[in-house]
Amino acid sequence: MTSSRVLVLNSGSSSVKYQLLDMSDGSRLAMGLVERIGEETSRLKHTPAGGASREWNGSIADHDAALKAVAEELSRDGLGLDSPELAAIGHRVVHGGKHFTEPTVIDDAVLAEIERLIPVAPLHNPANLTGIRTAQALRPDLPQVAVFDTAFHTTMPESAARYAIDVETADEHRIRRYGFHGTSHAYVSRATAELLGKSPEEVNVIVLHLGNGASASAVRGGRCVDTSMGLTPLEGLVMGTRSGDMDPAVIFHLMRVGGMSADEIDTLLNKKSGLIGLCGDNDMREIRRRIDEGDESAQLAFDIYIHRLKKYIGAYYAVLGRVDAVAFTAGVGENASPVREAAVAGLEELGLVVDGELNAVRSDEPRLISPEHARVAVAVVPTDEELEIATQTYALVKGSENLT
Ligand SMILES: Nc1ncnc2c1ncn2[C@@H]1O[C@H](COP(=O)(O)OP(=O)(O)O)[C@@H](O)[C@H]1O
Ligand SMILES: CC(=O)OP(=O)(O)O
Ligand SMILES: [Mg+2]
Repeated sequence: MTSSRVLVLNSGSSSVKYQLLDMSDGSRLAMGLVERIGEETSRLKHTPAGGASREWNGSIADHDAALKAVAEELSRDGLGLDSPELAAIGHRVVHGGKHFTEPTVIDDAVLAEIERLIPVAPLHNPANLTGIRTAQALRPDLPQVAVFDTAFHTTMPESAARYAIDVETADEHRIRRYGFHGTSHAYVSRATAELLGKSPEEVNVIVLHLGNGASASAVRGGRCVDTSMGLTPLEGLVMGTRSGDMDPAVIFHLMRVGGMSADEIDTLLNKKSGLIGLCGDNDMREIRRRIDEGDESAQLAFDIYIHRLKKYIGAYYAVLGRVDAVAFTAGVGENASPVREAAVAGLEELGLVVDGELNAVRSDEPRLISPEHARVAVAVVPTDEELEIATQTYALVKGSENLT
């Protein structure tokens, strides 16, 4: 039997998203999500292809338990991890540093490097590691592949990747801008070119990945030339719980005058800032609902979010010189039409216009929301990090099989 299935695990700080795909035809056999891992009540939602979703609420202490629960759900549909049809398991790994520019088969040295990078991705890399180790224990014979969030951004020129700090200090501590969500930026920039009927080499695209974590990228002819996240996923846009850009002196001030420790400030900026810090909610649906009721702090949080987003659109327009498309993606970008409308409002001089009717359409398909003949295409392009990870994983595993 030829094995053509790939299981993809996207382990976040408190969640695991997963998909089982058959790469012979790209079909999805099952997908699901474990949320609120480590909290009192966690939730597992599993959806087999063509079947009804099953939901389970209970305590799931950590990512190890989460993955075992996922394996059990898959077994109930006859899709267990013991299946000989499984060719590989693909893992999203958030921080790959400068070293990993391609998807990589995981061995002990790769695991050690992912572990070494924990200080610069404390919310993500530990969860990724647990996912990998549990998967290895369940199927030690299978290739496990790491697909790095940072890989797509390794093409950034030094002028964009370096901070303007003392070079020796930066080099000693490997301080540079790595960028994240690269799998999504790669997938969406390619899909945007396709939507325009062009090849990726022909187009310049600004991708706005607006999920709970959010980042922008400038993609020239298929290669990333700048992105908004930096050494860690804290820099850049206003996010659900992260501050994004800020004068770094705020940190010294909080230490010296506020008496806060480095760990406390880390938690403040990563988990208690952004939209949740500004108005108490990090879900854009809830923020829009409150704005409709006249809530002023929700309105201010929205305005700050949009102001930052607009600055990045302008900045990346300048970086690229010519822009063919601006693509909105991820939870907020795909669903929140008021965010898309507000982000490009007033940018007509740059050729950026959103058509109200097109913007209001709800769909899972890539689509244009700019009027016909607009100078710059504005698009909504749903991301599919799991499909992209599966595609890269399968190509790597089958490629190396053909060599042997
Ligand atoms: N219908 C919607 N309208 C507005 N915002 C939405 C909608 N659905 C999801 N979102 C936003 O998307 C966010 C989650 O995005 P997602 O890309 O799944 O994030 P992550 O991968 O970081 O968990 C939610 O926090 C919420 O703000
Ligand atoms: C890197 C990052 O911010 O990821 P996420 O949006 O999944 O938190
Ligand atoms: Mg995400």
